Amino acid sequence: MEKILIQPLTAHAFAPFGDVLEVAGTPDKMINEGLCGRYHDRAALDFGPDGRAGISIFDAKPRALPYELHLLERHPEGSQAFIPMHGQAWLVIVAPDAGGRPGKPLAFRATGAQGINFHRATWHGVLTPLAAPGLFAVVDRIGETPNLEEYRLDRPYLISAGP
Ligand SMILES: NC(=O)N[C@@H](O)C(=O)O
Ligand code: NI
Repeated sequence: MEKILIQPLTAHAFAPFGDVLEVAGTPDKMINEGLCGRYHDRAALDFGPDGRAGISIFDAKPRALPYELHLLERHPEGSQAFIPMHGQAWLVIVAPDAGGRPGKPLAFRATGAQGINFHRATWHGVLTPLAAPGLFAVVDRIGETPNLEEYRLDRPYLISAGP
């Protein structure tokens, strides 16, 4: 099985796939009588012409490392944001598009203080906590038309923390 090494999640490395939601640098504005820094409008949300924004709560089973990656998916009609509600490190897997199927994946370790927003149609692994409770707020498209394309890999990858 080909091994994919997990790398730290950074806004720069994740930029081709989406946005990282984190406190970084100075706040865009100070609010609440100077007691709160607002990091304003940090994600490119997109729900398509016939969808709307929804917030759901996911309670996902933690996965162990090394993690066998068999499935990638994408949402052609909108973005999808995962915001941890547990303060633990978790795994984010993405892949470039290669002619309508996922290319070689990348794996990132997110801290419990980092959320992400997949841009529309970004190939990604499903929500992957690494510790319990796997609780996340999820902001994505609510609509009547299908918004999930899955791709089962012929050969799984092994997502690993080390060589
Ligand atoms: N299917 C669903 O709601 N969740 C997936 O999109 C996922 O990325 O976990
Ligand atoms: Ni998804």
